[in-house]
Amino acid sequence: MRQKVKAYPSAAARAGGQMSEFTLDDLERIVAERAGATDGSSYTASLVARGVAKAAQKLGEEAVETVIAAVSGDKEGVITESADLLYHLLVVWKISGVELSAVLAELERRTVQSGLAEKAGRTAS
Ligand SMILES: N=c1c2ncn([C@@H]3O[C@H](COP(=O)(O)OP(=O)(O)OP(=O)(O)O)[C@@H](O)[C@H]3O)c2ncn1[C@@H]1O[C@H](COP(=O)(O)O)[C@@H](O)[C@H]1O
Repeated sequence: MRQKVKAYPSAAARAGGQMSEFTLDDLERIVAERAGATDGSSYTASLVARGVAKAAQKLGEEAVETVIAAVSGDKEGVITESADLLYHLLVVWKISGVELSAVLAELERRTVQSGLAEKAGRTAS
């Protein structure tokens, strides 16, 4: 979990209804670039070097921290823990050879029906 720096405005306040131009494509590119760093300056490279089990463990921890923040009604925490969660998810994808475009294609494929319709079809078969 990242330390929260109280001198700065909260993530929710910083967002302030404005759209960020930063995308998951940008983060995927950064993770790919940093994964190969060999000078000891990159957390991403150190996580990739420790392998998928460690990266997946970190992903699980960040998921639990996001859940705790949500259940606690901590909006600031949901934002910061979700950022940790998405970053670690992209590191797991990188190690696993999965690209954001493949996940988006799967999400797009699912837009043809509602989640409830998909669930009903699954339980009927
Ligand atoms: N978005 C992130 C990001 N979110 C979280 N983290 C790091 O994830 C780590 C998780 O911290 P924890 O306290 O949970 O774990 P820890 O005890 O420090 O580490 P472990 O020994 O458990 O692995 C911290 O070091 C955070 O800084 C991130 N590290 C990197 N990025 C992005 O990746 C870019 C490249 O970073 P480097 O690879 O470090 O250059 C950065 O500029 C950011 O854009």
